[in-house]
Amino acid sequence: MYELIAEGHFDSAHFLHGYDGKCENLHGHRWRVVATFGADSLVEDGDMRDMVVDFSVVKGAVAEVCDSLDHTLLVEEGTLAPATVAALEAETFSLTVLPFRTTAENLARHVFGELRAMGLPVTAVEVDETPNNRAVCRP
Ligand SMILES: Nc1nc2c(c(=O)[nH]1)N=C([C@H](O)[C@H](O)COP(=O)(O)OP(=O)(O)OP(=O)(O)O)CN2
Ligand SMILES: [Zn+2]
Repeated sequence: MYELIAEGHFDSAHFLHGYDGKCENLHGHRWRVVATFGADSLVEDGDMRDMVVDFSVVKGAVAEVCDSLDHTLLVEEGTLAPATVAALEAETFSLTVLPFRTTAENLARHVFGELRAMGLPVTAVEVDETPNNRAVCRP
């Protein structure tokens, strides 16, 4: 078994709707994303001979998913009043509305799904909310 590991990050804001504590308030994180890609064997010929996949491909894919979330307000769908969303957008703030609560667990699952949808052999995605708080999603 071979594994490649690619890392990225995004700096965004969020809040946990219905959370009993300070995380219900708007706050920010620098989320760190570490994605693992696996294969039982290496490519046999061509320009990717003896690779799982080119590092530049997995690095670029992780960066693409992180960039889609970077410097936006991550909002769980339905947790802000439509008038609030409209007001924020009128101020030209970028919102990313997601169909899930924006926990590290769900963000890890989201990134995993995006990488798999790109056809990459992703086996795990780790999302760190802080240097001490980490969630890992595996299929
Ligand atoms: N299992 C999970 N628990 C929590 C999540 C999560 O995604 N998964 N998220 C949060 C909040 O987003 C919060 O920002 C994290 O807060 P906290 O654990 O308090 O982290 P801090 O680094 O801010 O802690 P300090 O000790 O205050 O520095 C909560 N839980
Ligand atoms: Zn948080």
